[in-house]
Amino acid sequence: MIIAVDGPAASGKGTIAKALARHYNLPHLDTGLLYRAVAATVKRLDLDPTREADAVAASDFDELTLADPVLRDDEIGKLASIVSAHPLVRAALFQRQKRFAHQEGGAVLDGRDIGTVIAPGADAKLFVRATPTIRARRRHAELQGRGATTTFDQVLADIRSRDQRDSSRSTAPLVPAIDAALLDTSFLSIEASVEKAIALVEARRGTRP
Ligand SMILES: Nc1ncnc2c1ncn2[C@@H]1O[C@H](COP(=O)(O)OP(=O)(O)OP(=O)(O)O)[C@@H](O)[C@H]1O
Ligand SMILES: Nc1ccn([C@@H]2O[C@H](COP(=O)(O)O)[C@@H](O)[C@H]2O)c(=O)n1
Repeated sequence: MIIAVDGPAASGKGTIAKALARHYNLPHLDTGLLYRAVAATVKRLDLDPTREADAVAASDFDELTLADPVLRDDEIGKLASIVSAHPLVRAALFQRQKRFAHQEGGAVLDGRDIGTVIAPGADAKLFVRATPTIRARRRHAELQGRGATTTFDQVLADIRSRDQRDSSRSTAPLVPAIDAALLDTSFLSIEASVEKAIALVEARRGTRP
């Protein structure tokens, strides 16, 4: 079974995708990490994230980069949303994600374009969302827990600009797949969100031949 989980920054899609992977005993891929690895490589090599050729060169990143905690930094998230708008960067990462999705037994992937581009034939598709303020509150608490000094207003501004950039790019924009089930986590606890996600996956599975 392939499960596609998409949604904007800090909507809770990663938390839900990991829980679904545990529940169904499937491998999980956080595809945002791939774009973050490109971004971190651009930064490390002092390349220009707005130049497609520079970002493509960084798409051939060292695999060890994926385990670097720096990928979780806010600045890298911002850079990731710049490099991910280049069509050739998306093309460079496409096969890897496609292969992961279509491995024997299936997989859970979370990102922005899983249900629309990477696995349009997924057995279940969820589009997770929450209001920008609630997402910023959650991300701000997470960053504070890691010792970051970013203010709530900075986090909210970053979330709004990432939403805008991710939704308006010409290639693989952040939009719900036409057959995705919408899951708004704004007023749900993590446990309630996961419970709802499992129920939605079960309902989608049940409707497939
Ligand atoms: N329903 C919820 N209630 C409260 N906090 C939540 C909920 N879901 C997720 N969180 C918290 O919000 C933060 C963001 O969640 P998560 O990392 O799953 O989002 P994401 O959409 O994968 O983010 P990103 O796009 O940046 O990878 C985390 O600290 C997580 O623990
Ligand atoms: N399938 C994807 C996943 C991510 N992106 C871009 O990467 C940025 C960081 O992603 P996180 O999920 O780790 O926040 C994100 O803002 C997107 O620009 C993407 O384009 N497609």
